[in-house]
Amino acid sequence: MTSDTTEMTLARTLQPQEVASVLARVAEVRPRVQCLTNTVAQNITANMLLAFGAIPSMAIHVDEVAAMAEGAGAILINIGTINAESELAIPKLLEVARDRGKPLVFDPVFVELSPLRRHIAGQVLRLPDILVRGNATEMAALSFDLAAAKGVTRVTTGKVDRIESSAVSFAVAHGHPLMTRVTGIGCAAGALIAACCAVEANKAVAAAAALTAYGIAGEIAAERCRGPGSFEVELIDAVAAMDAATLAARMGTGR
Ligand SMILES: Nc1ncnc2c1ncn2[C@@H]1O[C@H](COP(=O)(O)OP(=O)(O)O)[C@@H](O)[C@H]1O
Ligand SMILES: Cc1ncsc1CCOP(=O)(O)O
Ligand SMILES: [Mg+2]
Repeated sequence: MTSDTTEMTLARTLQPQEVASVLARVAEVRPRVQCLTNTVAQNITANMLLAFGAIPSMAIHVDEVAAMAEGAGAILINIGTINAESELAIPKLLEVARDRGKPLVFDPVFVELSPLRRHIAGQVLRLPDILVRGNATEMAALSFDLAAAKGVTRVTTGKVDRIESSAVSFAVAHGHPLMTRVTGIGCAAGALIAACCAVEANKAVAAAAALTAYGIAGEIAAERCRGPGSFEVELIDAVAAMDAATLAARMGTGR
């Protein structure tokens, strides 16, 4: 038996009502997610948060990110288009996350490609109890840092999303290959996870709920679209329309 098979055997899948419960709390609380994200994904990230029932704030100025993060329900740091100013803003966000106990989601975009990104990822991973969401290449590049990080929740997205904390692991087998054909869809996933972390203390449960809803929305969008362009629009619509009945119907049958 390979280690991958072992992981799959042990990983749990959330029940539809568990996902619906997290989504209902997002709808009720309408958490604001302070997103320091990349210039490519800002728009889709903000729209996906709105569709999800959360509130985006996309502040990036080094002298105001801390103030913007203070009242937020969760913080997202995404290094996709890191520049000299956003590099300085990151420690300010880490400080707020630490001092106020705010959930922090880190997306190490393209960390495998540059020493600067590796360095920043190392700094972020020094903060305990963060959630890291990346694709398989990014998570593999960070495997040593992740192994050393305290209390980290690891979320590796792909055909099957794998969510691992020290206590629990989940697998989410929803989604559609078209989700890889539109830029920013992974980045927006991190924001939805952050919104769920604002209302669900168990970060692994929060991530599994967000990715289950997102993956099912992707399946619905793929049925309705004509290609990648209309897929993006349909995905936002399907996220906005997600409800308990859709979750129950789609999670019952699987893929
Ligand atoms: N082959 C696939 N089939 C179904 N869903 C996928 C596939 N690849 C990625 N996804 C979904 O697309 C979203 C973004 O994941 P991913 O493509 O890994 O991120 P990134 O865009 O950062 O590389 C996730 O919700 C994931 O479940
Ligand atoms: C193309 C690109 N280049 C720098 S950030 C970015 C967006 C990456 O978005 P995603 O990882 O969600 O596809
Ligand atoms: Mg990405």
